[in-house]
Amino acid sequence: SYTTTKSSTNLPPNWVQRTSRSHNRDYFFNTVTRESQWDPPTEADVESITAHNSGDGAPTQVRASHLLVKHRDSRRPSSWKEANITRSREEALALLDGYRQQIVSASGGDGQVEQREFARLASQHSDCSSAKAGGDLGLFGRGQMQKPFEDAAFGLAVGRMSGPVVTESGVHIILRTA
Ligand SMILES: O=C(O)CN(Cc1ccccc1)C(=O)c1nc(-c2ccccc2)[nH]c1C(=O)O
Repeated sequence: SYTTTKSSTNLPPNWVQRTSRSHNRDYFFNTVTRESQWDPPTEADVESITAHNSGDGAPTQVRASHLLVKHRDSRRPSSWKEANITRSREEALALLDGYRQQIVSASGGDGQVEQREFARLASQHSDCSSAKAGGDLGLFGRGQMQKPFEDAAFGLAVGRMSGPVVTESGVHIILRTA
């Protein structure tokens, strides 16, 4: 659990500083991408969010891969993997956290995510038809995906992975690749 604390460091948009009760130390959390990290986000992190931008700092299109875990309350609780998905949302979140941990431990400590491991896990475990492409969704602009998904993908720096993002399709982790 956490409590949001005011922080003296001026943080980039959507970032807040929180205290982790379990570790009894502060961490940084992005309320849009659901990223959490011990170190404050650097300007470099923010800069690469605006890569491919149209000059005003907002990218017009991003490329991303995702791993979707559906659950019984998903709008369509069925996938190439399972005709009738009955797991709960909590079970889906726990599964997704396990995949996320595997990807983080396969990546170096520099925050750049190991894309091969992401694609390997997405191709095995994602309930989205994009599993066949290692989770790759290609380039997309705003207005094409469900809003929470879009906001997270556009809020990620290139090479960074979201925390669990909830949409009507289920729960996702998203890796921005371009
Ligand atoms: O929500 C529904 O009623 C059914 N959908 C929507 C859908 C189905 C096929 C392709 C794209 C979107 C999904 O459940 C779904 N959403 C996604 C999705 C969601 C966010 C970003 C990218 C894909 N994939 C799937 C899928 O089965 O393969």
